[in-house]
Amino acid sequence: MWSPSTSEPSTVLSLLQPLDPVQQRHSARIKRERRWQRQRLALGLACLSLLSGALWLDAGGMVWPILLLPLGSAAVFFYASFALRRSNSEWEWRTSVLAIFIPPLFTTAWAWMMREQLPASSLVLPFVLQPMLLLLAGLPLLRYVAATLLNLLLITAIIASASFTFLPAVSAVLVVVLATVLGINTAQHLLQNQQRMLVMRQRVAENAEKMAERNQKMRKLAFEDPLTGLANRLHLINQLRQTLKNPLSEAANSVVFLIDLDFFKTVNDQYGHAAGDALLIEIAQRFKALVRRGDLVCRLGGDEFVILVRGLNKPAEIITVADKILAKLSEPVWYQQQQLPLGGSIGIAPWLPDLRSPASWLKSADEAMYQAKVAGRNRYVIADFATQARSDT
Ligand SMILES: Nc1nc2c(ncn2[C@@H]2O[C@H](COP(=O)(O)OP(=O)(O)OP(=O)(O)O)[C@@H](O)[C@H]2O)c(=O)[nH]1
Repeated sequence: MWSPSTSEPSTVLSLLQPLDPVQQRHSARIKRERRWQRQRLALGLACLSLLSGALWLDAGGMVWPILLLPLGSAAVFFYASFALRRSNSEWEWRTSVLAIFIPPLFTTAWAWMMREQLPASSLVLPFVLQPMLLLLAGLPLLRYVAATLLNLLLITAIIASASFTFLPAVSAVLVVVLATVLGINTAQHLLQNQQRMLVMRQRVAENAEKMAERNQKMRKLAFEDPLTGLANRLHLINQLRQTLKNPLSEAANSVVFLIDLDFFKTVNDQYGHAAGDALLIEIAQRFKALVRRGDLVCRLGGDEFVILVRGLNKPAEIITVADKILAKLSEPVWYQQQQLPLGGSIGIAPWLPDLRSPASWLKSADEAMYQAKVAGRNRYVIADFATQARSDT
């Protein structure tokens, strides 16, 4: 009959927000990591281009020495940047060892092939740029220094024994083997990362679904009476507040009917609490069947109900609704083959221009209901306009 509107008090809404600081921190960290990875990739590619360009100028037309160094460096860079992302210490150790030993091998092969026309600038390039790539890929500083020193030693050795022909052949074979291993490893990593991403996306979707369900449940708890399923006091106050804010024409034809069951305590005392509950549920069903779309049936608590009816322009219409409510209360209620006593007193409070708050509106309905009790119960009393205005001050 009712649904939680967008007009809940902000305090309640803030309770219902899916706030999960751990999740927020996690996604911020992932974003930061991705940004950093993109930057490293861009810098790495820039260094590679620089290296390739410089080698092209230096190599004097020889194609495969030109390709060997940048391609090898690229393989190391990509491999190291993927593998070092893993926190697994075994992986980090393996990656670091490969990252330290492979660049010197590339450099060695390259330096030997270029030994005839090796200018000083060519030595500086692999010496500086290649380890720099590793640093960008995430290699710790100490290992970067180790890689650099190894490079330096090997280049010096190559220059010193430029006539030693066995070294480039061994280097070339090793480079091919290692590049293959690296390629396979990188592909494995890419695949694993992709699978991890898929699993993570699935988990995020599941969490979002659970969160929506939890929100829905919390909304129900916050705005629904658990016994009857009717709107509760909080929701009614919300609606009354909205009504008071509405344009004059909409607010002016809204009327509060406050119904308090007569001698309900005796139902509990004579037939038991379960019988009392059954009667409350039955009354809730009857009231729900009575109202139109846009009206609101609510259980204030205990044996008190409120029906907020819209579109009642004339006193005669108010009386018609009150009679209908009394008629519903006069229908017999059966519980385990026993008829339960039932009746109710109704206080009616139509909207007034002086009304300032939901509380004062309910108060005048409550006063009128009390008058109906005093006058003999099972009847209605319409709040006296003067009293109603006074109660609002
Ligand atoms: N079964 C049941 N009883 C409830 C529930 N909530 C409140 N009550 C009982 O409802 C009764 C309300 O009694 P009152 O409204 O004070 O008194 P009454 O007997 O209706 O008398 P009048 O209102 O003066 O006609 C109390 O005995 C409460 O214990 C509920 O959820 N289930």
